[in-house]
Amino acid sequence: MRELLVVSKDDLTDDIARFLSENGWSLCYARSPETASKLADERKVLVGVVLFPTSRDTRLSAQLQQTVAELPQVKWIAALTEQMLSEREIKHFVAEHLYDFHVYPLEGERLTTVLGHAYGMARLERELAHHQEIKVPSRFGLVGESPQMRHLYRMLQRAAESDVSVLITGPTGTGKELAARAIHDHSERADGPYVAINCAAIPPSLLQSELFGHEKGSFTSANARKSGYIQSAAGGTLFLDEIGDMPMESQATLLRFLEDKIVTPIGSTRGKHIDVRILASTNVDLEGAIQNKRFRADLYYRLAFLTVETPALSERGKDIELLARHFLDEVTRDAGTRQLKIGQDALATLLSYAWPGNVRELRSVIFQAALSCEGLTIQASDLKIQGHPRGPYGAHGGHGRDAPEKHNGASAGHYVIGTLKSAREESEKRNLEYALERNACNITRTAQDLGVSRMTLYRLMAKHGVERSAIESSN
Ligand SMILES: Nc1ncnc2c1ncn2[C@@H]1O[C@H](COP(=O)(O)OP(=O)(O)OP(=O)(O)O)[C@@H](O)[C@H]1O
Repeated sequence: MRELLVVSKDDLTDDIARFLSENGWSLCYARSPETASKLADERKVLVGVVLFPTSRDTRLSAQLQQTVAELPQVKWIAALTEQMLSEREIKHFVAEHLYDFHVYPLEGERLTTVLGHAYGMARLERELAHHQEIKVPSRFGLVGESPQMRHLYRMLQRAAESDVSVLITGPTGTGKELAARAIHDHSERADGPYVAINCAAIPPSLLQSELFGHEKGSFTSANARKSGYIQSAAGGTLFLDEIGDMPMESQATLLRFLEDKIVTPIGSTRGKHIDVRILASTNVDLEGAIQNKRFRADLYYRLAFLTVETPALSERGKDIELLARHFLDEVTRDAGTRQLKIGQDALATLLSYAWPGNVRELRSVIFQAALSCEGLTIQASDLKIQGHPRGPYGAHGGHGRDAPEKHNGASAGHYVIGTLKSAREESEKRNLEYALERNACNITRTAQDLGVSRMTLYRLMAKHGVERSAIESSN
C-alpha cells in the first residue's frame, strides 16, 4: 500500500475513499499543519492531497496553503474550484508548491492517475538522491579530490600509520577537527577512546585540573577526586583543539607529560603512567606566538613531530562544487527538504567567492539556501554571501575582498520601515535562540515550544543564521 496524506477539513466521500483504497492507497487524514507534519515524518509520506473548501473560506484556505508549503518533501495534488484558479495568489501557490491540481468535482479515475504519477516521480527522486549521495566521494570522512586534498589524505595516512604527536594547522573551518578524528579512526588506537577538548573554551584557571585531574580538597571547589581528560583518553587519542590558547602554566605541565607520559593530578604526589596519543590543532600562527612569548617553543617541537595542514577552501577549486552537493545531501536528509539542484549561476557564485569562513561557511550557506529556496533549483540570489568575491588577483588578494555590501537602494522612507522590520527580526531571532536554549537544542521540543512545525523552525534557524552547535557550545 502507498501512503496518501489527505489534508482537509472534511473526509473524502465514501466512494472516492473506497476507490483510492482499491487502487492501493492507504489514507491518513490531517486537520492541522502539526498533524500533517507529524504524519509525513512518521510514515515517510511521498504524496499528499489537499482539499480546498468549495465555498470561500480565506482562513482555512491560508492554513491549507501553509501546510503544503511547510512540507515541500511531499508531492502535493490540490483539489480546488474553478473560481479559486482565477485568483492570482492561488495561481502562484499552484505553480510553486503543487505537483498537479484537480478541479472539483473529484473523480476517482483522474485522481488515481495523477497520484500514481506523483508517486512515481517522488520515488525516482528519492532513488536519485540516494545515488547522488554515493556519487560524492569521501576519503577519511572528508570530501574533496583537489591536489591539495590528495596531499592532505597522504599526510593523514602517514599520521595514522605512526603513533607520534601531530599538529594540525590551517585556517578556521577547514576541517582540522575532522582530520584529527580521521587520524584516530585509521590508527591502531581506533578501538580506544577519542577525547576532544577545546582549549579556548575551558577557563584557563580550570584547564590544568580538567586535563590532569585533581584530588579531593586540592583547591576550594574540589569537592571530590576527579580524573582528567588525559586519563579518560587512556589507550586512545586526546585531541587538543585551539592549543594556541593554552595558558603558559598548562603548557609546562603538558610538556612534562609528553616527555614522561606520567600524569600527576593536582594535589597528589603520586604520578601514573598513561598511554595516550596527543593530536593538537591551531588556526593561529604558533611560530608568531612563540616569538611573542605566548607559546613555548619546546612544546611546539614536541607536538609537531608531524604537521598536517588543512588547505583554505578557496585553494580547492572544483572541490567547492563537490562539497556544496555533499552539504545539499546532508540538509535533504536531515531537514527533509526536497531534492534540490544547484543552478549554474549559483555555482559560478560559489566558485568565485573567497570563503573567509572556509568549509564551515560553505556548509552554512548551502543549508540556508536549501531551506529558503522556493523552487527546485538553488539560484545565486538564494546564496547569502556578499562582499567577498575573489577578484582578479586570486583567492584572498585583489579589490574584491572588501567590496561594500550590495546597495539596496533604500530611500529615507524605506529606512524607517527597515528599522522597524529589523527590530522585529531581531526579537524573532532572540526568541528563537532562547527557545533553543530552553529546550537544550532539541528540535521537536523547540518547535512545539514556539508553536511552529519543525520545518518552519529549520527555516527560521537558517534565516537568522542560528546554529544548534553554537548554542550548545555557549552553554
Ligand atoms: N573536507 C570536508 N568534507 C566534508 N565536510 C567538511 C570538510 N571539511 C570541513 N567540513 C565540515 O566543515 C565544518 C567545520 O569543520 P571543522 O570543525 O573540522 O573545522 P576546523 O578547522 O576544526 O575549525 P576551527 O578552526 O574553527 O576549529 C564541519 O561541519 C565539518 O564537518
